[in-house]
Amino acid sequence: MTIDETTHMCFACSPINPIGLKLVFADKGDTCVTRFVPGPQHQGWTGRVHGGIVTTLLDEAMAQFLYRRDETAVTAELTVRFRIPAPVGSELLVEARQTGARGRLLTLEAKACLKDGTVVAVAQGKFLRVPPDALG
Ligand SMILES: CCCCC/C=C\C/C=C\C/C=C\C/C=C\CCCC(=O)SCCNC(=O)CCNC(=O)[C@H](O)C(C)(C)COP(=O)(O)OP(=O)(O)OC[C@H]1O[C@@H](n2cnc3c(N)ncnc32)[C@H](O)[C@@H]1OP(=O)(O)O
Repeated sequence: MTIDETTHMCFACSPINPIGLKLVFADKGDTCVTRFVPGPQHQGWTGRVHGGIVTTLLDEAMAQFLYRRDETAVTAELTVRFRIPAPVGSELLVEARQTGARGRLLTLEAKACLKDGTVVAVAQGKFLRVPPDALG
C-alpha cells in the first residue's frame, strides 16, 4: 500500500496536518523508532503530557512498523501502562516491535522512554490485517 505523502492527513505522521505531531519514523534493527518532544499544547495535568498523546505515539509506532513492512492492518486492541508521568519538554524515544502473528492477527509491543532510558509507558497492540482498499 502506498500513501500519497503530499495529501495524507494522519494526526500522528502527516507532515502537512497543521495540528499533527509530524512524527518521522525509521527502522532500527527489528524495531521501528521515532522521537518526539511534547510541548505545553500536549499536556493534561500541568506539566504532564496527556495520556492520549502518549498512547498515540505508541499506537502510531506499531502501525508504522507494519506499514513499513507492507502490512495493511488496523489497531483492533490497545493496552497501555503508564509507568511515570511524561514531563512536558522532555524528548521521548519511542520504539515498536512485532511479537507475533496468527492468521489476520498481528501482535506488537511499544515503549516510550526518556533520554536516560527511564521507561514512561509501554503498550501491547493487536492489529488485524484488512484489505488495502479498506484503508482508502
Ligand atoms: C499498518 C496500518 C496502516 C498504517 C499506515 C501508517 C502510515 C502511512 C502514512 C499515512 C497513513 C495515514 C494514517 C495512519 C493511520 C493510522 C495509524 C494508527 C493505527 C490506527 O489508529 S487504526 C484506527 C483505529 N482502529 C480502527 O478503526 C479499527 C476499527 N475496527 C475495525 O475496522 C474492525 O473491527 C476490524 C477490522 C478490527 C475487525 O473487523 P472484521 O469484520 O474485519 O473482523 P472480525 O471482527 O470478524 O474479526 C476477525 C477475527 O479476528 C478476531 N479479532 C478481532 N478483534 C480482535 C482482538 N482485538 N483480539 C483478538 N482477536 C480479535 C475475531 O475474533 C475474529 O476471529 P475468528 O475469525 O477466529 O472468528
